[in-house]
Amino acid sequence: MIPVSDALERIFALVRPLPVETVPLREAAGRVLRGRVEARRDQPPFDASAMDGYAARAEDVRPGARLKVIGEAPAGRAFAGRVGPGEAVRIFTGAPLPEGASRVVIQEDVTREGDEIVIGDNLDKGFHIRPRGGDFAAGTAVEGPRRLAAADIALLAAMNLPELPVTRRPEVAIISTGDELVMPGGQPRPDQIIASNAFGLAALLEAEGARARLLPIVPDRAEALDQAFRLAEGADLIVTIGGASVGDYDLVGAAAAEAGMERAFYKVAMRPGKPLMAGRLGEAVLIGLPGNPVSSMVCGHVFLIPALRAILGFPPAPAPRLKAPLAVDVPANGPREHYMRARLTERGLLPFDNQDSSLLSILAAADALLIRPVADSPRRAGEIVEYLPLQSGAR
Ligand SMILES: Nc1nc2c(c(=O)[nH]1)N[C@H]1C(S)=C(S)[C@@H](COP(=O)(O)OP(=O)(O)OC[C@H]3O[C@@H](n4cnc5c(N)ncnc54)[C@H](O)[C@@H]3O)O[C@H]1N2
Ligand code: MOO
Repeated sequence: MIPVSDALERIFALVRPLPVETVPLREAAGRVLRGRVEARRDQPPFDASAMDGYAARAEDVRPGARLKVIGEAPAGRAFAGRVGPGEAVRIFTGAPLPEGASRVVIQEDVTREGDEIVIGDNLDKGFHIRPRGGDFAAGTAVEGPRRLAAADIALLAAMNLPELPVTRRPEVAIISTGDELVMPGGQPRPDQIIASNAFGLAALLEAEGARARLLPIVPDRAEALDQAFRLAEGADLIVTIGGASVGDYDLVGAAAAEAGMERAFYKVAMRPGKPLMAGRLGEAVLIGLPGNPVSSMVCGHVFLIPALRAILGFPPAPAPRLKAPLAVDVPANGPREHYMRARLTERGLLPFDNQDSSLLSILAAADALLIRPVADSPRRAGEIVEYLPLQSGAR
């Protein structure tokens, strides 16, 4: 058994970031920007009015002043002339400030009389001009690696960048193993169960930007596994589920070795998730997860997501941990790092009493994995501990 941190390092050593491809802006949301892109123009590209009103020379704007309206500047149609002394231009939000003007008076502060305006007594102090380049200047860079959120897409669109360099989407092949498994919606015999892990893992990985391919369930026979590895060809990451432990039908390690995998490690000092293994199989990283449903999902959070992020081009890093107080006393921990399903309550992290690694109902009710370090001493309520946040349907 090796520590979780060692296992993660060895997985990172197997990873090669995927190449970059160019995609249209409309398809770039959620993708990982790579390299550096630069704004093609200033934004705003001119000094712009921030309000509907009148543009004039600042020195002419005094309570009671009477100015002659010499033209109009709607957004998208600049006023061609120049604003001289005693003059104003009717202007609208987003329009270029006419030459000569240095202030915009909002229309609420003037009285219009034919082709003249009279400035009111209670003038607001604002000049209401957005300076050219005030948002960003031409050449302003956005640097990857960066996962493109909606706000990034809006910014890059404003920078006039119709295409973006992003990491090619990682392909993940997920192989469920076990004679006892039947796909959801299938007809399980009384001695069978529904294959759930691949679906949870696919959801986890796809939320992080992968494309997951669920291969047909593999029965507990070496030839069948070998065939599955061949079906997985082309994937950047191959994830097997189950058959990782020491039972007579736990064949994944041997079959992967037979298929040519160089194993980087087997067995990690963690709970749940001990019989984890990893290696390289051809062009792919192969990670073999334990079959227990919660073990496979916890390994998904602790190993698969960080591995996927490294494949996407982010610097290798463990899943970010947060800190919170314990809501209750907890006993000493044993020789494996324990990831305990917990709820984040007002008093702090409250681990569930039953931590059996088969209980998906408790995983779905949890919004955190409380992390107990190897050989940690007993901890009292109120002590600060680390946890991994989980997505919870309740929020
Ligand atoms: N004698 C020992 N027995 C076990 C040990 C051990 O050290 N010595 N380790 C235990 C631990 S810890 C774990 S974790 C499991 C891991 O076992 P496997 O990876 O070999 O998984 P399976 O035996 O194939 O399955 C375990 C359990 O999970 C169910 N399963 C499997 N795949 C799926 C799936 N895709 N969807 C839903 N459920 C799945 C399977 O039916 C079993 O109930 O080994 C312990 N045993
Ligand atoms: O390592 Mo197992 O996942 O504890 O149940």
